[in-house]
Amino acid sequence: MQADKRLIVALDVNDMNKVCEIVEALGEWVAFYKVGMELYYSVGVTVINYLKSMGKEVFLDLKLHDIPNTVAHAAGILTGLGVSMLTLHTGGGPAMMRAAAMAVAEKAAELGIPRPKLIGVTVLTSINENEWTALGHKTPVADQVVHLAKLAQGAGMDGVVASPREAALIRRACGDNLLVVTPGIRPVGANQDDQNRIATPAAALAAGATHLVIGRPITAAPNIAEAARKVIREMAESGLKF
Ligand SMILES: O=C(O)c1cc(=O)[nH]c(=O)n1[C@@H]1O[C@H](COP(=O)(O)O)[C@@H](O)[C@H]1O
Repeated sequence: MQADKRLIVALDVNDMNKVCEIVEALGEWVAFYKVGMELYYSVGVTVINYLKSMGKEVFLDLKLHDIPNTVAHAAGILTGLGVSMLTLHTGGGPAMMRAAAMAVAEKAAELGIPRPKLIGVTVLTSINENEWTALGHKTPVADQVVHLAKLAQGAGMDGVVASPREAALIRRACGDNLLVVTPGIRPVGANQDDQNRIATPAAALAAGATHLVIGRPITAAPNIAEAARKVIREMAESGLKF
């Protein structure tokens, strides 16, 4: 059985024992893991090296957001870790994104390693329309997500993070070459938790997502392996491949 690399399991835990428990339970079914702030700030590069030693791909999600110079240097350093994907906030602006893209390309060339894909976070999937309005925005969330996706594409990002609710709009606006990474995935019957703009795995793929990021519906399930298998079956049955 070959793992479906469109599935990225988010390891939102804070110690290596829990990481090993999840990765061992999922075995060959999952080949791509996301390391976010909680885990990276807890154990650092240890987890990256562990996942690579297990033959897994790593999405390092530290959501860089600062002035261009700072983000470019940070992105260059993270490139040296040999991960497949890195995130930054599109809200940092086009100059920040362009500087990061250049730094990543230069560092990868210098080290002779593949360039990690740079993924721009648009509007967090936890934000609903009420919160969005409270933040002072006048246009609907979806319009802003599409606007940021176009900006990210123009600034050299390989993809964007958005909710599955906006995936189809992004596809229409940005074409087929942009990666559309969607968290906010909730299989039927799963807890919504703190996510607001959500959809099922099949609906996200049908809307044009290239990757599904799923954490708690799998990692907090009573049977982690069974929860993952259910998602993988749903993905396979959707039959769509971007
Ligand atoms: O960048 C992300 O990965 C991200 C962006 C976003 O808008 N929403 C979002 O949930 N995420 C991440 O995706 C994961 C979702 O986890 P669950 O809600 O447990 O499935 C978490 O690790 C979040 O940090």
